[in-house]
Parts: sequence; C-alpha cells; structure tokens
Amino acid sequence: MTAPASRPPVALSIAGTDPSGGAGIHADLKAFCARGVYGTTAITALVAQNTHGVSEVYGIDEAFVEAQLASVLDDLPVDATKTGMLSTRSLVDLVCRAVDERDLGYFVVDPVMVATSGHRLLDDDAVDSVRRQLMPRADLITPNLPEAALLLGESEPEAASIEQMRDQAGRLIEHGARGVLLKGGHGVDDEVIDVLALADGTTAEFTHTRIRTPNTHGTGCTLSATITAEMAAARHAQASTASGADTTASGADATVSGADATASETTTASETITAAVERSLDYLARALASADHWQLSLNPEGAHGPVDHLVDLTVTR
Ligand SMILES: Nc1ncnc2c1ncn2[C@@H]1O[C@H](COP(=O)(O)OP(=O)(O)OP(=O)(O)O)[C@@H](O)[C@H]1O
Ligand SMILES: Cc1ncc(COP(=O)(O)O)c(N)n1
Repeated sequence: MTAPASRPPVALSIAGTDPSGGAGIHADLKAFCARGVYGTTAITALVAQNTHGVSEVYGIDEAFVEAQLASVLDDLPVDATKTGMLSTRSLVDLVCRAVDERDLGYFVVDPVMVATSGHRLLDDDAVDSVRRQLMPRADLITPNLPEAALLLGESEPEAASIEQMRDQAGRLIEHGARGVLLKGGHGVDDEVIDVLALADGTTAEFTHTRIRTPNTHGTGCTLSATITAEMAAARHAQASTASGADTTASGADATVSGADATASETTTASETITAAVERSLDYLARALASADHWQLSLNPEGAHGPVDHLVDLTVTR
C-alpha cells in the first residue's frame, strides 16, 4: 500500500545573502531547518560579508527577484513568508505587490536597515515605502531599537527604557501591522526585554538574561526566520486539521520543530503570533548560549560570530 501524500510546512525568505553563514538568507534557511520547516528563498542582494562586516553589495534587479518569487509561488504552497534585506524601494514595492496578488501565508517583516557593522542594507528613499506600504501588510514586524525609531520618523529618539519601548511599540501598531515585536537586544542592561504589541490590544513582554558574548551576528535574522517557521507550522497544522490530513506524517516532528500539530481551527492569529514569538525567543536564547564561546573567525579581534542555529540537533562523532 502506498503512503498517503503529505508535505512539511513551507516557509519563504525574501532577503540578502551572507556567505559567512551567520545572517541573511543563510541564517534563515538554517533556522527553518532547525524548526523542521521546508525552506525556500528569493534573493534580493548578494552581499560580501563575514563576521567583521560587509565589504560589498551586488544588487539583484527587480525582474530577477520577481522571477525567483514566481518560481517558488507557482510551484510550492507557502505557509509563511519573511522579508529581510530588501535593499531598494523598487524591491519593497515588488514585495507589496506579491503580498496583494499571491498567497504568501503569514507575513513577517524584519525591517533590516543597517548591519551591525554599520553598512546600509536599505536605501534611504526606501524607508518611507517600508513605513507606509510594507508595514500595513505585515502580520508581524520585528524592528530593533534603532529601526523602530527610524520607522516612527527622522526625529524620533531610540527608546532608552521599557516605558519608551512600550510607547513606541504602541505607536508602530498604528501604522497598520497586526503585530510589532520591538527587540531590546541593542540595550545594555543585564536583562534583554522584547516587547510585543498586537493590533487587538494584546501585549506581552519577554525577558531573557543578556548573554555576554561577541557572537550576536544575525540574531535578528535568525529570530524573524524562526518566528516565520513557527507560524508556517501553525498554519500548516490548522489547514491539515481542517482537511483531516495526517500532519504527523509531514516530517514536521513536533519535538524537533516545536510545531503544534494539535493546533485547532479556532486558534486566532494573535495567539499564533504570540506563541510563535515565545517559542522563537526561547530557541534563540539556546542558540546564543550554545555559541557564546565559539571562535570561528581566523581573525578573532573585533569579530562578531554567529549563533548556533543547530543547537537542538545532537550529532555524535
Ligand atoms: N546578548 C544577548 N543576550 C541575549 N539575547 C540577545 C542578545 N542579543 C540579542 N538577543 C536577542 O536577539 C534578539 C534580536 O537581537 P537584536 O535586538 O540585536 O536584533 P537585531 O539588531 O535585528 O539583530 P542583528 O544583530 O541580526 O541585526 C533580541 O530580541 C534578543 O531577544
Ligand atoms: C543579508 C543580511 N541581512 C541582514 C543582516 C543584518 O544582520 P546583522 O545586523 O547581524 O549584521 C546582514 N548582516 N546581512
């Protein structure tokens, strides 16, 4: 007897590359795998970068990004999509059209603007399109402290306290996204607090001990990719429950992926987002802790290494 057809949850990342493997598309695919989700990509820019920073960016033209999106979306059922580095205003507009015209599933926007090393990853004239066009289409946006301030306006100062973070998250929601996760990684306190605000009025705060490590390259990419994977798994489970399909045969093993195969049809989008954020922050904390003493760079002075994306995989050698 042949086994019934099944499929794993599918996630799409629209982002730039990191040949050193810690951030961008490379981090996204590792995070998708780590959470048991099948990863697909559309590359917006080829970036020469490593643990010391960005040296060159080679832009991909709009028509070719569109062709990549069509290759994925004409063929595969995408349960959730994230954007990372979008580079130019025309690529922001292209992604907005894709959200309107295609089914991208849950839509997570990581408003990547500047690399930790200081290199700009989004043109100045694209910021307003992110603010007015992309944000209102998002189920969740995940700005860090400087990105949140920039999205609120040129003269907005960076939040320097939890009260200011709450206030900014609340004001960002007014731009139309269903949820805002304002990340506190750039603070200096012993605890890292991330603030989640949802359009239905729900708020949540997540506190983790700050890990004193230089290895934080790609934490934002990894977090938004993990949230996207969790949301893809949730949508897949909801659809499978609704259709009576066997989700346990999908390869998205709940103990590996964190996917909630019993998610009921009644789970609201807000509950899905909140659960995805909580699980993803816990995973990221494990990935950061596992790599806190890694020294990958041949030139360790001043290097910011990656997190351990595969922390939950046990390999015996
Ligand atoms: N040193 C740390 N210790 C514990 N958690 C951290 C640390 N640095 C970052 N994080 C976690 O990683 C998340 C993302 O970090 P951050 O706020 O630096 O985003 P980002 O600036 O977008 O990341 P990136 O470095 O990829 O640009 C934070 O929300 C926080 O939960
Ligand atoms: C392609 C790409 N996307 C995003 C980032 C941000 O990550 P970080 O701030 O850790 O450098 C990056 N460096 N490269």
